[in-house]
Amino acid sequence: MEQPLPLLQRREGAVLVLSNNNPAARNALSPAFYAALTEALAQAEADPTVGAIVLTGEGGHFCAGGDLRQLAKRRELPIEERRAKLEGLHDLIRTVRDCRKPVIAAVEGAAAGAGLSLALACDMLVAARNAVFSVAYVKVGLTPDGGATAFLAEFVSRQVLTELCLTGERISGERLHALGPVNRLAEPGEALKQALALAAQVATGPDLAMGRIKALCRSAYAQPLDDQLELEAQLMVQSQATEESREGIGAFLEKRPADFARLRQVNAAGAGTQDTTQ
Ligand SMILES: C/C=C/C(=O)SCCNC(=O)CCNC(=O)[C@H](O)C(C)(C)COP(=O)(O)OP(=O)(O)OC[C@H]1O[C@@H](n2cnc3c(N)ncnc32)[C@H](O)[C@@H]1OP(=O)(O)O
Repeated sequence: MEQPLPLLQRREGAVLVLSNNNPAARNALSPAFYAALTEALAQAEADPTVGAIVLTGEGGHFCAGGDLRQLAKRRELPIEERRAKLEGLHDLIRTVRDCRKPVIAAVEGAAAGAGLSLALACDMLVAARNAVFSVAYVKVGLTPDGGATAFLAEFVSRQVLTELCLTGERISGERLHALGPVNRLAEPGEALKQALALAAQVATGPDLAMGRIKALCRSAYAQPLDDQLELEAQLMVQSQATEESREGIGAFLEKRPADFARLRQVNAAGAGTQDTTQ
């Protein structure tokens, strides 16, 4: 019997929508999903017509984390093999975080365990008011992975981090929004629509500058001010010499909207889009 695709893909204008397709298990993760998402992000990075990516899940849930049926069998494996399988998830988390295009998570239903990590690895997060977020691992005798502790520590105190991890308590989209990382809180069933609207808003921006901006937003949480100032300086002087800034500044001075979409088309026609600044 033919296996269903682990990841569904469709375009909405300049926005690429990627949807985890394992709804019978609340979109629990699999190596096939890791491979498909990695491949889809690589293709999107190389395609100047993709302005933003929305990551979501089929069947009304984002992702229930690692597949517990598979994880139950892992105890039999040697530690090196268990480690190698985990690296598959961690490579995926790095790929999402390092993607040059903005990635927006659209969360309905559950985002638990590594599913929460995956949602928090994205650049922006749109959640339904009644979505269910949980660090989950403790409930099944495991410890957090996928960067869950690092991502949560970016916006909560050590005390709140510890409580969320030690209890595995389910918290709503509304509560997560109050804690900080939710860009848009949607009514139930509206998370994808709102994520698409946010994605469309950024998708027509300057492709190369946005990749550099993403790099800065990422490193802001990882390095001291002097190092961040140095990176800002390097990227700014590069940005000043681009067609994108010529168009952006020219448009401002001529009192017209900037046409970054045209530059994307030029790049798509083969003028080269590789940004070496990241
Ligand atoms: C390397 C990564 C490691 C980790 O991420 S470890 C942490 C793994 N994740 C979890 O521990 C979360 C487990 N799941 C849940 O807590 C709940 O589910 C949810 C909150 C996600 C959703 O709750 P509800 O809507 O009530 O659904 P339901 O009845 O519990 O599950 C529906 C079907 O989905 C399967 N399922 C859910 N999560 C997983 C999973 N993580 N791995 C494998 N299957 C899962 C169930 O078994 C069941 O299936 P059936 O209908 O056949 O009984």
